[in-house]
Amino acid sequence: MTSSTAEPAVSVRNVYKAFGKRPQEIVRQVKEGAERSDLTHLGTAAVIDASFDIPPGQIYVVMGLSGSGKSTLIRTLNGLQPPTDGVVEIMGQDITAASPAELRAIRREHLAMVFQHFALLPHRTVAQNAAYALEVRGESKEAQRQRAEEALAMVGLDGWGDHRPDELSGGMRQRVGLARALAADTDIMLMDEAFSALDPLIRRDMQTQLLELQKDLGKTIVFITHDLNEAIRLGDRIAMMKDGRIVQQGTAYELVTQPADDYVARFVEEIDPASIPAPGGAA
Ligand SMILES: Nc1ncnc2c1ncn2[C@@H]1O[C@H](COP(=O)(O)OP(=O)(O)OP(=O)(O)O)[C@@H](O)[C@H]1O
Repeated sequence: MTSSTAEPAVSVRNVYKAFGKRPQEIVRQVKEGAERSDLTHLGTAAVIDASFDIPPGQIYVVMGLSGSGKSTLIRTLNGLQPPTDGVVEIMGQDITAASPAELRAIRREHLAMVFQHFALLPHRTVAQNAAYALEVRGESKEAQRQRAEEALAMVGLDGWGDHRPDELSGGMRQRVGLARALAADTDIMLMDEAFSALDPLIRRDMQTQLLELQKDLGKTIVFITHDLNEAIRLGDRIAMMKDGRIVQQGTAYELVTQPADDYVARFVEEIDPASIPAPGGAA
């Protein structure tokens, strides 16, 4: 486990993201105490005052119901949707102040994304899909092939490199999505509902595989889910979102034993604290 005193891999400071014609005005009014529900005539306050640091090597899970702001929050981390207000730092670099060229470089070097619906290119082989980030970087065909094969082996898909995505099951396609992120060899992986489209047993296998890989690779992972059991299984820390706000963040044990409010308490009421690793204790 990486020391929590290390410089954060991801640092999010008072981030707001609003949609609509006048996003700045929405943020201004929210800061003055307006309720999100009173501002719908102006647009949507999708993320409100999010702050957290993720030390290198940790899995940080963002969880919450549909519409709570999870996807918007993760998109502020890779600059796909820049925050309306606040600062995001990736490996110490402020992406909110970066030029488009700097942002592209930060993304290329540090960030890989795994999506719910795989986002594979159908006319390319599995190996070409896995190597996509390396192709974009202009690496040699040989380097692409080698890294793709290594990454496919890591996710249990050795020998599948020459197949097309439509010859694979859903679980296998998601492994290709994961291999593509691993081949990119970035410090940080952003995973948006990455396992949510999979059948329960395959989903559990993927969680196990991710935890196994994580032991060796020590990536920093931001993992979005609406599934509490997945959050508990994967997260070193969990942020619970509601209506755009992070209402609590902590270890699974903290959320279950010391819920910050009734909302979190209701969310976690089915979970037996004895089933969760206590801080410093065994699983
Ligand atoms: N591009 C957009 N334009 C306008 N409103 C948006 C946009 N993207 C998201 N929203 C709104 O922001 C709020 C948060 O959406 P977001 O997709 O981040 O939530 P979520 O927790 O990821 O939900 P889900 O699990 O359904 O994906 C919602 O009210 C949504 O309608």
